[in-house]
Amino acid sequence: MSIEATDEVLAGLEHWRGIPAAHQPTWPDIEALEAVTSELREWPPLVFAGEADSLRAKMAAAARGEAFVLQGGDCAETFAESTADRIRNKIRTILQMAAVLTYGASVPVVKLGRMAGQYAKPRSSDLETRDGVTLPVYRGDAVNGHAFTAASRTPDPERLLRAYHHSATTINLIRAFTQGGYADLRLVHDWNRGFMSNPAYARYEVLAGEIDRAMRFMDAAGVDFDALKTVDFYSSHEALLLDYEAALTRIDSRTGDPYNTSAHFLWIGERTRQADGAHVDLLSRVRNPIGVKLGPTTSGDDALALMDKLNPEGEPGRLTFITRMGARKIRDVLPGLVERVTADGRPVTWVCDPMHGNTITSPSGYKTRELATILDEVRGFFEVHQALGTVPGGLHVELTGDDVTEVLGGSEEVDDAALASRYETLVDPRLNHQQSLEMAFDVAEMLRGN
Ligand SMILES: O=C[C@H](O)[C@H](O)COP(=O)(O)O
Ligand SMILES: C=C(OP(=O)(O)O)C(=O)O
Ligand SMILES: [Mn+2]
Repeated sequence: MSIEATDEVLAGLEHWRGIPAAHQPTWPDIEALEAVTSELREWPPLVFAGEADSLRAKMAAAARGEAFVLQGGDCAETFAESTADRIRNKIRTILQMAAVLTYGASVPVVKLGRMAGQYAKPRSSDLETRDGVTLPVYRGDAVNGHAFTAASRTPDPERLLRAYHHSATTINLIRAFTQGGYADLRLVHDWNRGFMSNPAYARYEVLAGEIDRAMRFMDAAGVDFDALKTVDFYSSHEALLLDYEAALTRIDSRTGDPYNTSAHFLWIGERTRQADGAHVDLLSRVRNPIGVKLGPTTSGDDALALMDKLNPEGEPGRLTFITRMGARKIRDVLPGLVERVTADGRPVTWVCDPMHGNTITSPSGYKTRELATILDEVRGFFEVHQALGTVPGGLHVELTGDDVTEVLGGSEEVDDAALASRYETLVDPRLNHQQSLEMAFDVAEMLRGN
């Protein structure tokens, strides 16, 4: 039997249209946009409501300290790079990190890709000027092209259809890799052994040796590794383009409740988190687990207003606060926020994004971040939660599985001169494969209280 949504629920899903929405593209042809969204409404969901429900339960476990969330992927996915190799490398990196963190945390790691839909970006400025020529800024492949020409930078709603297709092929490959044997723990462990064979990482030898012994113990004790071959791997992106997100919002026939079927987990960005804003309104009406980015200016009242809107009943796992304070501020700003939220009593899952508060311009002019500063914010996150007796529930990272040079530092040091050699991101700098694994070893030590 299929349960239909009530008229009130259906009307509610249109409510955001009456509220000004920040960071939406100026589409030149509204009729073309409407034609695209009507088409999208007819296309199949990319994820299923039941999967979003199981992720919600896992996010709830992370809030209680019974799991740890690892959310990672590009700042902005691109159509050109949604290739099998790039996707596989990202999945492999996240699985490698997860294996190390599982050992460090002694709890399951909830794996969430910033993948299969991360195609739209909020930007600081609407315009970009190069050599005296001013054009609209690049807003992600779902909106316009990165090439600096008027034609490419004009928002084109047909790109929403391409974003859907690239999301579908990406999630298809994610499902194939994570259900088809590629996630075999023995294989993942061997990849990490390869990483450790580089003398640059000698300082992680003790931890790596322990993991190795744990694997041999499991083997000797008769653990069925074949049964561990498949892992749950969820998709997520910033719910920014409301026309797209609304078109992928569907009624779950099991319950009559709306779900956003463009991804398992959606988050609201720092720039669009106004409690009375259109983004919060639309996401308040779907049942998926939801995140909100909280920057250093977030007040306790802001956080409580978001809880009132997005999780009034205090359902476990429904709401994640992804803090991105900056390494210099986190120890000052986070405690007050955590105390206010904790005093309220409704649960939230606390996740640390150590990327977005630590962006700098290098002397040679690249938008970059330093690995040491990123790790310092994660350390601050753990310190604050440990001091307050609350739970550091996870990590949110911009990373790639490739050997790019976008973030400074690491044991195989990337310096300012090296940034030019493989700086490929179109928006924010990502940890490369080695830096990501180094972070995992470092955070595993933090999780164990070292
Ligand atoms: O990913 C986050 C933001 O979209 C990004 O940092 C904005 O970058 P900008 O300040 O270059 O516009
Ligand atoms: C836009 C992003 O972050 P924030 O909203 O925290 O600035 C992002 O995660 O890429
Ligand atoms: Mn970013």
